Amino acid sequence: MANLRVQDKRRVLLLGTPSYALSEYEDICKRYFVQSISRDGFKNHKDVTEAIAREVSQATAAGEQPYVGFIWFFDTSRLGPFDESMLHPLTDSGCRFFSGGGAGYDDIETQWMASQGAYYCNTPTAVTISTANAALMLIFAATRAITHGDTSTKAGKWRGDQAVPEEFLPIVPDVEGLKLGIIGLGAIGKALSVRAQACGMEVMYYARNRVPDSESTSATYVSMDELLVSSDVISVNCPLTPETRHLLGPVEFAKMKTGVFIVNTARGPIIDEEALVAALRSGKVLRAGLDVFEREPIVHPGLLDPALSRRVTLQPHAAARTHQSFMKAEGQIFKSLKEFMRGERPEYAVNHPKI
Ligand SMILES: O=CC(=O)O
Repeated sequence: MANLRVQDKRRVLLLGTPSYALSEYEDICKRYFVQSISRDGFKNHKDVTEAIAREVSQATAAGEQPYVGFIWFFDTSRLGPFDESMLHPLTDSGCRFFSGGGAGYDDIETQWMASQGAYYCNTPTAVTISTANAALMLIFAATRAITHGDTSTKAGKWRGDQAVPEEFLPIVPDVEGLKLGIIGLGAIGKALSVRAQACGMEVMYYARNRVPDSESTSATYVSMDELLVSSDVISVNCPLTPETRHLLGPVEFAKMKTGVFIVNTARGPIIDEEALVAALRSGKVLRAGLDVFEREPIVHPGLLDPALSRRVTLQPHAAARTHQSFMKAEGQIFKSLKEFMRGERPEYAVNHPKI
């Protein structure tokens, strides 16, 4: 590596610093001038937007070279959307590389970035195992009424009073032999399919594009209608796109078996939350395990209503928050940055900038 003077090094702006891929980070810091904005106390989009505007205007006033890359690592759903209103000071001054941790990029304006000549790189395989494991965990949580038992035990009520049906701990189904319908058989859906089959579940899937049988992990391809009608458990594992927004709404819930279990580790808006709450109230859906919500971090009040809350297990969009996923994601971000700096199209670029 040539021994560049600090002022000649290309500049990269980070939101926070990495915690896991530290040797890769050290290498990045040797190659480029790396500036980090502390994200301590940042709550939302406005905090990030203001910090970027401040940083870019200070750098410009000091006559420094513009930042060519911006990396934010994690918390896309909390701090995003990562959009034009937040990022334009960077693209206006020459930034052409963006990357954040995570597989989904529905709340990132990748097309706008491309129109500015900038790449967006996700971390496509970093969260596969953690998210599939979280989906499996929520399948167990929903089928085995984990929240119900946990609530009763902590309240000193043990299994509850048999005379109060909504409080009495139900006898639950074992997953062995249950039919699992997976919506979306990408990497996460496939990893879930393998795990669920190991637990004795019969797995079917629906996906917009049928997966070749050699790659379908022995999951049976069915139509969406057949999946809705036949599944005992439905797990959402597809990306959020205009086509998948409210993919499960009142019409779809009506087609499901009475007593179905619903799990979502993909994106909240794929399920019409109002319709899910109504289906829980009517008993159509017996229990649900949700890691994602329609208006994060706001949770639909119906899910918190004591009449329903024992029947739902809720997680704060935490499926990918494992040491291993963070390590892999940081490594993939730095790999993309280096490819971009070499003038290559990064392997994990999801858009096609005009260059
Ligand atoms: O939500 C997490 C991801 O998109 O990877």
